[in-house]
Amino acid sequence: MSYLKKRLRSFGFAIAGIIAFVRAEPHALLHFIATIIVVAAGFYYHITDTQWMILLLVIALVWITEMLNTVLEKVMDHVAPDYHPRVKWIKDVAAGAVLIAAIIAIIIGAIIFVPLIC
Ligand SMILES: Nc1ncnc2c1ncn2[C@@H]1O[C@H](COP(=O)(O)OP(=O)(O)OP(=O)(O)O)[C@@H](O)[C@H]1O
Repeated sequence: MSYLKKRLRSFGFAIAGIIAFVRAEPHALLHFIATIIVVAAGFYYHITDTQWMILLLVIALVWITEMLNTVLEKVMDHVAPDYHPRVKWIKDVAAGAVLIAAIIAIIIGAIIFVPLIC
């Protein structure tokens, strides 16, 4: 298989992974809806290029942390389905990463949009 074909195949797997995540995880649908609303608000209020860059970065941050957290949960449930304090630590820290991303996203969203709305 040529290099280009291999890369295209990997790209297809990655897209399938995103679709699988959105389909299987109820909170992914919430992220999806929130992303649509925030992007629509960005167009509506004509935010600046810099604001777009920060907004897109923070959207990516939330999606990436949420996806990695979900992957980690699935891995742990697969390899260690029974209760274990170490599993608790791993899952709690991963959930903490999502929380940090969500708090930062809310703060940045407020900094960008509150002055435009008020
Ligand atoms: N096998 C386990 N051993 C120890 N603690 C666990 C275990 N599974 C879950 N927990 C605890 O329960 C919390 C929630 O875990 P869970 O896997 O249900 O995540 P969740 O955030 O509720 O995921 P989702 O909503 O995506 O199902 C973890 O943060 C951890 O504190």
